[in-house]
Amino acid sequence: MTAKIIDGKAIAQELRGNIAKAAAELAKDHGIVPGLAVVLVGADPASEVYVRSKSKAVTDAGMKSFDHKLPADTSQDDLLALIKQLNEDKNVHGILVQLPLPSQIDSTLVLNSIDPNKDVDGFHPVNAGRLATGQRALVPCTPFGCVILAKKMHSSLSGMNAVVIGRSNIVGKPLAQLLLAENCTVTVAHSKTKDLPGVCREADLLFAAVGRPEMVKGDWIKPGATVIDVGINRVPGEAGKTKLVGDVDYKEALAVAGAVTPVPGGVGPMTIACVILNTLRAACASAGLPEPKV
Ligand SMILES: Nc1nc(=O)c2c([nH]1)NC[C@@H]1CN(c3ccc(C(=O)N[C@@H](CCC(=O)O)C(=O)O)cc3)C=[N+]21
Ligand SMILES: [Mg+2]
Repeated sequence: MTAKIIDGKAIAQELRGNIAKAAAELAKDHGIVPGLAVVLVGADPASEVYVRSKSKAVTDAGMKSFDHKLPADTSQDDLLALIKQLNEDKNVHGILVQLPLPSQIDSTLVLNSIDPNKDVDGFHPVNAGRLATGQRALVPCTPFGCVILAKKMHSSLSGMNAVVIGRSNIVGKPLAQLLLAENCTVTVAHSKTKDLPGVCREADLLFAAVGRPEMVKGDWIKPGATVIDVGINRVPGEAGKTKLVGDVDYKEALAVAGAVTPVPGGVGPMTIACVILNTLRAACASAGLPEPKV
């Protein structure tokens, strides 16, 4: 058996096209052009690449991109002052502060200072609480993308056994909430879980978000399961170069799973698409409009 490869890149492209159409309608019918402010502190090369691809996705969708690049030695007060200004700016519907932040800055304090209605990362406790209680929320982009991919494979997730490996605030916990809202039976596994391979083998839907290269082996996977690999690990490759691998042993997964996401080209592009989607959703909510259909 060889698994279907879930083409996250293509699914993200299609989603971005639909977001662009909805944004054009919002502009035509309501005169609103969604705007995303991305704040990058310091000059980490990986973060710069990522911020650039977000800005491009925003402008491709016909939205406005406001990039703020601050020096690595920016003070916490200066960053908080910028966020206050962005919170008050009517042209800014979404604010994203790229993580990680330099050590002189308290990340939690900074994230908590973002207006929850502009928090397109969905990291603010108000959004975590809205998600957990089934209210309209801005949902963290990586888990949002994971669930969209799972729903591409299965018309309904209801009653499925979902196992999430990883319990971070950014991926594992919000992903568990989203899957619960889809009526899955959800297990959140982590480093203290007993018999992790055995727990994983029960999963109809397996999500790996631990940050350990190729940890999930073929014999951890229930035959025919859908495997969504959230890991993006840079490891040594051929000829002194580096390569990207996920948290799943892709080759082994291909032989057992029903469907599996590749890395790169799986969850990563969906994360970017969902930042843009959340910007559109924030713009609609700010105008008192219903959820955009995309
Ligand atoms: N406030 C904040 N929000 C984030 O969502 C956030 C963040 N900070 N800090 C960094 C991480 C990382 N992240 C990625 C998103 C897409 C790809 C992506 O598109 N990856 C490509 C490969 C890119 C490559 O080749 O390096 C892929 O998987 O196909 C990667 C990484 C979002 N993050
Ligand atoms: Mg990927």
